[in-house]
Amino acid sequence: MLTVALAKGRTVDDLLPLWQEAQLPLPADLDDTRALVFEVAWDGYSPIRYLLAKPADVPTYVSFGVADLGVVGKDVLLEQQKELYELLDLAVSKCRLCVAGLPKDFDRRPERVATKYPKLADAYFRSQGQSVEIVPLSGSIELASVIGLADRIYDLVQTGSTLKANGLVVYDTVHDISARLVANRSSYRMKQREISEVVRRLNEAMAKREAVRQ
Ligand SMILES: Nc1ncnc2c1ncn2[C@@H]1O[C@H](COP(=O)(O)OP(=O)(O)OP(=O)(O)O)[C@@H](O)[C@H]1O
Ligand SMILES: O=P(O)(O)OC[C@H]1O[C@H](OP(=O)(O)OP(=O)(O)O)[C@H](O)[C@@H]1O
Repeated sequence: MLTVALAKGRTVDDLLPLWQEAQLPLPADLDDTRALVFEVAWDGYSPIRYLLAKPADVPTYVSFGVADLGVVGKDVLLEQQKELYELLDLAVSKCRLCVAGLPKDFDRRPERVATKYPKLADAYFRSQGQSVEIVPLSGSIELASVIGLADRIYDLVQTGSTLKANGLVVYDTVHDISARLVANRSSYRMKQREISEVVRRLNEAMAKREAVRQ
């Protein structure tokens, strides 16, 4: 059995079309039930068991080895720094980790930074030689800036429409983000046949997408 932990929500929604194009087996009802574990047969290979987990928990399932593979955003991987192999950049769920704030605060020395990524935010401001107080929040980070809880936010930006709707602007772009395929280190050796087939098929599907784009 090959166990794959998928980050629920946006990541799995963006991933499924690519997974289908790669002709990797999927259950019919993955996105329309409340179930969290799905098993499917895979012709010529071990069956696949999919786990739907909270994004921030995917690296934990994979690093403990209860999942052999995981699909999760690079933002989560950078923040957690778990001992995993990153096998592929899947080029879906693309966005950027940015520092943002109100236009009027741009020239002020930063004091308080609201974020879902306290370690990354701390590392960024240290690298700028700035000592700030990090305010950890779990979502709707833009609110902290609008309401004056923080004079900077460190958060994901894709279209920029959430920033715009709240009167905020990007001050700096720190990391490009996308969903990644990760593997448990010992699974990578023990389940090499299945894992290299998953990687091969995903690479082929991504190459086809790239060819269509050009
Ligand atoms: N606006 C966006 N555009 C593209 N990708 C995004 C965007 N926001 C987040 N992502 C990516 O998708 C992943 C999951 O985002 P999502 O918003 O579903 O998770 P979440 O809010 O952390 O979930 P939860 O609060 O349920 O744990 C993020 O880790 C990031 O890699
Ligand atoms: O630039 P945009 O296209 O507007 O996307 C950016 C928004 O998307 C994410 O939030 P999400 O919708 O996941 O909600 P959350 O803040 O509750 O995590 C992110 O945290 C931003 O708020």
